[in-house]
Amino acid sequence: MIKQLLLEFRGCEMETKKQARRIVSVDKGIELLLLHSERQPIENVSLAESVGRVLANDFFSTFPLPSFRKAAMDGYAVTFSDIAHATPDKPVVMRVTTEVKAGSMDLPAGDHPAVRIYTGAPVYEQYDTVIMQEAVVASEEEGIPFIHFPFPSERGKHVAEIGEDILEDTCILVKGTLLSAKEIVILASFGVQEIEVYRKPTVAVIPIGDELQLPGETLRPYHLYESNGFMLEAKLKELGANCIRYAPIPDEPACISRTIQLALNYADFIITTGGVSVGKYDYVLDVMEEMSAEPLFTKVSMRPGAPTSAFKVQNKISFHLSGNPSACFVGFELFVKPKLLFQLGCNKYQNDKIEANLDGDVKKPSAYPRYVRSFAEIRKGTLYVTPLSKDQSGNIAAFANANALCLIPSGGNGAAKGQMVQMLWI
Ligand SMILES: Nc1nc2c(c(=O)[nH]1)N[C@H]1C(S)=C(S)[C@@H](COP(=O)(O)OP(=O)(O)OC[C@H]3O[C@@H](n4cnc5c(N)ncnc54)[C@H](O)[C@@H]3O)O[C@H]1N2
Ligand code: MOO
Repeated sequence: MIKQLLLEFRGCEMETKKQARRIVSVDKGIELLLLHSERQPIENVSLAESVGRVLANDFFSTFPLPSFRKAAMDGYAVTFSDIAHATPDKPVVMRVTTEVKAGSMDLPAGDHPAVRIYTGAPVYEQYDTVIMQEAVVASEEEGIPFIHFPFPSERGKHVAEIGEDILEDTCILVKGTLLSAKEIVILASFGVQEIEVYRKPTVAVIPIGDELQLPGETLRPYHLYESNGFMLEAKLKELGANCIRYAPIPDEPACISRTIQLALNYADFIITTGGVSVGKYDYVLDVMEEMSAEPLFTKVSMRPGAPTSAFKVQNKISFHLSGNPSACFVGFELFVKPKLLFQLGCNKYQNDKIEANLDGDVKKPSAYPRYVRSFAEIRKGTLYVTPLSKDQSGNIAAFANANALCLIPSGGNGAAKGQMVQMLWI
């Protein structure tokens, strides 16, 4: 009997401790995380492998582009002064016996007042203008080709000058740029083979819960398939990190502690999901305390995901996201993502909050600001955001059509259709 009471008391004590949590606003939480984050080391990767990576140094053009004067159209290269007086009644007629194509190295010997030229071909020094082939008339006299220029055109027309696109030694891509096809085409144009980028961090994802099973297993009664770990792995990979996702581990402090320690040995930071609330079997905060981890925050004034926590442990950050899928998602989006993007070296790592017109009522009052999975679209120039029904924290359905989180302010009775709210794309 006494033993039983003692056990119950111990349980209460644990819950009381967990309830005395370090609460922060979303902004304060992000600020604390960034304060404890560093950029990744730098490594070299081949240009072909650089997509999705973040540039670690400013990129300066190593030569001008174009690097030679070149034709922008298929036609004829001429000297403008030769055709300046041309009219349809008195066209300038020239003998054209030579052609220059892209990759041609030089002009054959001889007198060439005009040459046949093709797009991308060098416009040699003696010429300054290209006339499109559609604007001339070709004729032949005794087997010799002549071209009639009936219009004067403009000096320099259809000639791309050296450096007209990019001058030499110009900063074109700044450090911290996320490399996609449009940046890679620039680097490739300068013959770049390898580029310095920030190394991908490795993140460990540890789902916690006795009730969780892996795909492929037959679902036991009252169990469910582990889904948060897969979602987190997908998010991490989308953003450019490596991920080691663990199979779900049970609600046992020793196992949680062992797994976190194992992951801390190699991961740049870790994420657990589940077991972080105030219930008897939510051991994560106790384990972190036992590991002498420094809490950055252990509660956030938001819904879902109020129990979202973060620690500094062994000089690394550990995130502890709620088990409820939407709470886990919101915790990732609001906290893990900015920290990860900062660590990855991105210039832009904060989530953009934008104003949108709420296109549906959110009746639920909340003590904390609420991030509701929503669908946003522009209609007739106005951005509307529609909260998706069934947005309970544990529900999955709202993920199907969500492309935004809309932010319903705390207090009152939620928010009404037509009200302006903040939202972020997801
Ligand atoms: N007395 C109180 N109870 C709860 C509070 C509170 O303030 N006082 N907060 C509630 C809130 S809010 C949330 S959110 C949850 C968070 O609990 P945990 O983060 O400890 O998560 P669990 O209890 O482990 O799981 C919650 C729910 O999610 C399912 N789950 C867990 N992990 C996964 C996973 N990897 N994949 C899919 N689903 C998962 C789990 O089975 C539970 O159904 O606490 C409230 N309670
Ligand atoms: O914060 Mo909980 O995540 O509302 O369900």
